[in-house]
Amino acid sequence: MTHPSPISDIAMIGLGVMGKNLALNIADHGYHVAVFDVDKLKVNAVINQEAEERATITGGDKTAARMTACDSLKMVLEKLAKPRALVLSVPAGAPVDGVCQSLIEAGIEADDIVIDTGNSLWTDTVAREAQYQGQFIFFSSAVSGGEVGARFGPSLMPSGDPAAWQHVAPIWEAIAAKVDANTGLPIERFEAGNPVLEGEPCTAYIGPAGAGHYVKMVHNGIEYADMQLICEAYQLLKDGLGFSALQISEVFSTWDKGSLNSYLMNISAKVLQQADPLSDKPLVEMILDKAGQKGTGLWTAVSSLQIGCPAPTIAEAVYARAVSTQKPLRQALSTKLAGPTLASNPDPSPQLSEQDRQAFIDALEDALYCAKVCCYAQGFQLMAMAGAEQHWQLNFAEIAKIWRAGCIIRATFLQSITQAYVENPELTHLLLADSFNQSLSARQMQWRRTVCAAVMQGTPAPCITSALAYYDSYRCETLPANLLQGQRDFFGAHTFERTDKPAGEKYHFNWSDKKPSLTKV
Ligand SMILES: NC(=O)C1=CN([C@@H]2O[C@H](COP(=O)(O)OP(=O)(O)OC[C@H]3O[C@@H](n4cnc5c(N)ncnc54)[C@H](OP(=O)(O)O)[C@@H]3O)[C@@H](O)[C@H]2O)C=CC1
Ligand SMILES: O=C(CO)[C@H](O)[C@H](O)COP(=O)(O)O
Repeated sequence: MTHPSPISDIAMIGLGVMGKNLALNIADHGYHVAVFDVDKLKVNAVINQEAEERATITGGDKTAARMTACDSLKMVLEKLAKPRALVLSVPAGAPVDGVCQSLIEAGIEADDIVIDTGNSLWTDTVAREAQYQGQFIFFSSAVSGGEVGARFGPSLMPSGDPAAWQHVAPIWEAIAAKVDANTGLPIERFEAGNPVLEGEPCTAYIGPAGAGHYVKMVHNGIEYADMQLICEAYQLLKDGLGFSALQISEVFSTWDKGSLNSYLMNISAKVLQQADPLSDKPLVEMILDKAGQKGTGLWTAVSSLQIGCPAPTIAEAVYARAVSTQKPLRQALSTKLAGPTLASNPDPSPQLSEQDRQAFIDALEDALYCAKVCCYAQGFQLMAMAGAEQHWQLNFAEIAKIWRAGCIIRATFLQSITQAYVENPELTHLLLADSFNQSLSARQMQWRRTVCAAVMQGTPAPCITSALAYYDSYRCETLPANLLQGQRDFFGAHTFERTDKPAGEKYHFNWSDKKPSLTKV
């Protein structure tokens, strides 16, 4: 005799990398999950995995399973407690609207909640909340953490209707990554059926519709820059010191124990350690140097340009991926464009003493730290400017807190950012926090040494270099924009303000007239 499946607490629609693992994570916390995917094999796979894991935990109790397989969205709706909560984990863009439309056709009700966890464009989320009003509540919760994070504790960035958040919050707080409240360090346990229950959850209500996806977008922009910075360090060590992948892995592992400790540094060391199963070489050397992207870094760079918030390190990281994809052009130009090593110094590495090599590594460590602080400063300033424009009232201490564990950019360093915003919630720029401006001031000469070395050895380091230009731009009380304003006024009568007159008072100079004159406009 078969038992009728129980009423589910929540549904997961889309059982790919993220959806499957989020569903298993939710079930581990005692909730019953109805699962659906257009691909029935994925439904069966997650149902079987959950049943097996639950049976192992309960000593073979086959009735303990906490998932119900659904073969249609109508069945999903029938299996859910009301008001229904449905999580979408489908590719961003048209599939989100496709599922929403199908849910309307299947009979979703006005007080049901649809939670989009994909990397949707934040303006789409704002539009969707309005579009589906009256048919269901469109809520969003961006997720970071990849496959393992989704399974054992991601960072979750919910936004939208506050009443919907009240409904979703207990589940979200349960499944989110946890940090030790005193140290800010992640509490991690990667065991099915034995989730982390203690500690502060890495989730917090971010704000109205779109705010969570904007914050996640910036998270990914920072992620792009952080990854590119590590890649630049890899190339500098490889080309500058002639280090092998294993030697670089050791350097990264050492750095991971210090102020550069982060998930991305940790996994980079592991990637570099891996041998290729098909050859004797390190796997990293067999991976084609063409980077993919799905758009969130690009959106961050575009938003920074639209808002007028300088985020050059993030933009350079997007460009670096673009240059990487132009492999045929790089192949052609690699034999045509001269570099410093071709002229006078064919292989600088053997000439360096052990002491010089260590000095190079130490300078690079400081350079990476400084550039990393700058890319976070860019991301936080961008969120501040967008938040002000959209009236979101973002809480930056909370945002830094929920990035301390679970997400891809998790790093010890985020505790210092949290502290900076806890001490001064009105902080307008991260570099105004003394802890950061002092540590950058102390290390900036090392940063310059690295940039000089990169330039002189002809190794591209666009993020490390652009971050230094960013730092130096903010160090300048006076920039050459006075000349730029003169140029604009010369060719287009675009006017300028004067240093000795009140702000907002505009002047034009008749540069080309026979009798040049200054007029107040
Ligand atoms: N992978 C990651 O590390 C992260 C991803 N994200 C975001 O989360 C979302 C999901 O990502 P990910 O899990 O990697 O993607 P996947 O492609 O692995 O999974 C998406 C799943 O949704 C299914 N699907 C597509 N359309 C429908 C539909 N109409 N109804 C039901 N199921 C559907 C797909 O089936 P099929 O393959 O058969 O089309 C697939 O199984 C994306 O927006 C992504 O950007 C966010 C954070 C991290
Ligand atoms: O959101 C994420 C992590 O936070 C995803 O891993 C994201 O898809 C990575 O982006 P891209 O594919 O553009 O590198």
